[in-house]
Amino acid sequence: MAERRMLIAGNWKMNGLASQIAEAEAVADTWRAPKSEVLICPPATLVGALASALGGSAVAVGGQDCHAEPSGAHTGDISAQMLKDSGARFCLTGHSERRTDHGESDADVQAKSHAAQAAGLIAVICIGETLDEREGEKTLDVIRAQLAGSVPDTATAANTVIAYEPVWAIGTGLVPTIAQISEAHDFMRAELVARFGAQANDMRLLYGGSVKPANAAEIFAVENVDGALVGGASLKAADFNGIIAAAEG
Ligand SMILES: O=C(CO)COP(=O)(O)O
Repeated sequence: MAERRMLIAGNWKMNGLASQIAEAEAVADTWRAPKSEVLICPPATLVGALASALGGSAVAVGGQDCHAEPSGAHTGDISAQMLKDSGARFCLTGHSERRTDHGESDADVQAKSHAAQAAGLIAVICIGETLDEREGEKTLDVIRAQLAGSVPDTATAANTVIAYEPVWAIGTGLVPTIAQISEAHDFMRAELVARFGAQANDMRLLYGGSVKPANAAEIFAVENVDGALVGGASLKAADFNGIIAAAEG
């Protein structure tokens, strides 16, 4: 079986002023040499400061979004190269809040993911169905289409992570059953292996949506779950540490 290093990623979303850096430092102080990889994606305003504060620690820093172009006349946007230059190693792409708030299509997400890879970042490509799609039994169709449309041909196990985040589970306290998570992750693995071959067995598949210290261990026990993308519970070191502890076993 493939050996995939667990990745526990925090997405701070549009939260965090400079004072929030102390929470990330408290995470880094707790985990000096974890088995898992630990990542925090702060708002763009904190990427540089966080990368400096966490330099030499086991906690990596990532962006939450990037533009598809490396530079140019795009006021207010940030390129993958800029994130890399600020000390980021990862970049989220296609988060459902970007798809909803900014109308990002699968094609947009694919272009951004490619830009992240080209800049030397690991793209964490987010997909997931809405409640309507889940109730309409369209979940696997949505996953198939989003993987096909959002993941660039350049994806490898080294430059790409997939995050499955059912939209209805984000920030709601609702979590799919273990059977539902397992079905989605097994399906993603099969789709990726069909497209990319055996190397896709090494690609990490994260679950995201209301992950907490109390439910993390049973989610991490699912065979094709290789970590978590955590929103609310990543803002407090005590909560995020509890989730990392569940992965460390
Ligand atoms: O959207 C998420 C992470 O990207 C999940 O958010 P919550 O953990 O707050 O549900």
